[in-house]
Amino acid sequence: MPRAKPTPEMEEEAEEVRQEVEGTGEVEGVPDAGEGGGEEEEEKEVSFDELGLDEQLKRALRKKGIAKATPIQKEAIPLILEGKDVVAKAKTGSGKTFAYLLPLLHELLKLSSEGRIRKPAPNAFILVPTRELCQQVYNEASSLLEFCTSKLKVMQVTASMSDKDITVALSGPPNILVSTPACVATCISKGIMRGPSIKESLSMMILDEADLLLSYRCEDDLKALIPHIPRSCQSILMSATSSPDVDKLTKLLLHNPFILTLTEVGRAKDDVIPKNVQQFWISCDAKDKMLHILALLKFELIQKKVLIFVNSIDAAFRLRLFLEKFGIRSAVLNAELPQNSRLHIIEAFNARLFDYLIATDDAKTKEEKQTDKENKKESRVSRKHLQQTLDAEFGVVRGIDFKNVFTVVNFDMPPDPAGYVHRIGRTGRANKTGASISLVSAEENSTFEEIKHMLQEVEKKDTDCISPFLLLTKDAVESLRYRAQDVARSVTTRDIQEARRQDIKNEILNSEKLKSHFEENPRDLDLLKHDKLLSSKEIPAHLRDVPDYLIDPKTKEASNAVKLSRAAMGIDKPQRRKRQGFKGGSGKSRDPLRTFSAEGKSRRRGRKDREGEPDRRKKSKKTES
Ligand SMILES: Nc1ncnc2c1ncn2[C@@H]1O[C@H](COP(=O)(O)OP(=O)(O)OP(=O)(O)O)[C@@H](O)[C@H]1O
Repeated sequence: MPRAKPTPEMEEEAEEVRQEVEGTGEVEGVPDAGEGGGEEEEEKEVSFDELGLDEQLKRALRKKGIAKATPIQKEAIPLILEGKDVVAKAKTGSGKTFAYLLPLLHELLKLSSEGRIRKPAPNAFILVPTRELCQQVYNEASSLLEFCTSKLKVMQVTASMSDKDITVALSGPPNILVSTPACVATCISKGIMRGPSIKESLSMMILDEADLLLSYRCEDDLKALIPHIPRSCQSILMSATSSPDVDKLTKLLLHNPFILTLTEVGRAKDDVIPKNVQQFWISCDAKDKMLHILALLKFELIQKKVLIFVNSIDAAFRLRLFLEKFGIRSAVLNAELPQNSRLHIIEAFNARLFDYLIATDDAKTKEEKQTDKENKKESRVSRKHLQQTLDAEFGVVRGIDFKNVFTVVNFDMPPDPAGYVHRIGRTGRANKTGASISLVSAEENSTFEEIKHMLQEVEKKDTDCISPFLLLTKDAVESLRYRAQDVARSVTTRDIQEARRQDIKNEILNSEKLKSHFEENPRDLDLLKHDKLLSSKEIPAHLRDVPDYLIDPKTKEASNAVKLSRAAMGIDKPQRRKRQGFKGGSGKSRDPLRTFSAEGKSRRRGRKDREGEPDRRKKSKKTES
């Protein structure tokens, strides 16, 4: 695809995005990349022992196998321990959560040991834009506190909880509250938390994914909070991308903060996209995207696990149904699912119970729904339906710490460069290797050019940061064209709507049973199989398997190379059968989820028979030859 010359508007926008992503801030006491040694100077590794953290926290980190601080932790932790307000902007997956959790817990452990903890309300707020992040931050804080003798208590509270549950959760009250600005503002307006008590107890407030907080329309909620925040409260603001919103929040909540930006964190120049992530793109017609992703997955040309981003829930289910007809199972993460189903899908994916997760960014869905809502203002049913279907706190891209995602695929291009940064940030986390592949149609070329331009500007490179993906040959794509076109046509809008309904029904059913089950068996976390087949039809052999004669030598060679690199990285096969969290026995008798598979008896019998029979592929090859 010829590279379009950047227009003046693009130049201007790229400059804006560069400013956003790199930020421009004064930093006292932190040498910027320009001073002293050049950028090529190696980043000096710092262990947590050198950061003056409480011994119990260091022990917790050792147990997690974490010894060295990341650049953002090395710079931010001492500043926060000094009591400074800090705005930290560092790339995705760089350890921002621990960068604020560790000094926060250190301070509270110190206050607790000196008997100086004031109790009428939480001592710290950690405010995040989405429920998924609430759960993630809550888990990280709890895992650190497990190793601390002190009785510090952390709780999470989200809008999905009843007033009664929230009141119970806040009784005590917890030392640390993880929540969303909307939920905290509601607790105050309902009197569940009292302003004067907050003013007396709050010593630290953290805003994580700060730039997103305002785009979730949290500004009013944050403004409602400000009168109750004592001047003595230390405020920390974290984000991977910046935006005018972050500057607005900084002025709104912080007093004379330290600004740590990407390039000023340590000496080594920090990248917007981690260096260990290789970025590729494939130019293809919008109507051939299914064909291309089928070829990538069927010929195993990309490393599993794969996180596939699409821009709408319908597109997610269309892709899931399409892939399923070729025997490729996947799950869909979307805003319509109950919260604990979404969390279980993330946990199941992280536990490698399935390899392909199709995720929808909420932005477009939110806008679509918002437009629907505005258009159907008068109809109460639609508003109620919209409220039920779209969880306003849902976010799948930002900050979710997906484990071991090796490839992120932009099936649809993200709406803007910041969205691209956050999507790619789901791979290559904690310095692991990763890759991204973007399927770019002609209609998406301008967005793609903006993204490439932004990356070049920020990385200060004159070569493209995103390379053409050469492993997928035209022959390989054409070898699947007719099958793919037939199957794509067979996936009707009705199928998609039916699949969405069935998926929600299954998940709600599972969610209710799950909730009661896990309340009794908190440890017994059997992760839902979210990649259940949606269609009950048998997968015909000619779709499930690609006959050898169809695969050209170059594709075979490329596929073997990917398999070899997988073996070299020591990635074992996904544990499809291994149940997490079950102790002893077959686990079958104790597995409450086995009782309500959505596939019903006939399907189970069918699958059982299938499991018993010899491998059909061998049989089909024999008949073919
Ligand atoms: N010092 C460290 N050494 C190794 N791994 C770390 C370290 N600190 C954090 N991690 C791990 O790195 C992963 C990413 O951390 P985290 O989610 O805090 O990144 P982040 O910067 O918040 O990413 P995002 O911008 O997507 O929110 C987590 O799995 C975390 O456990």
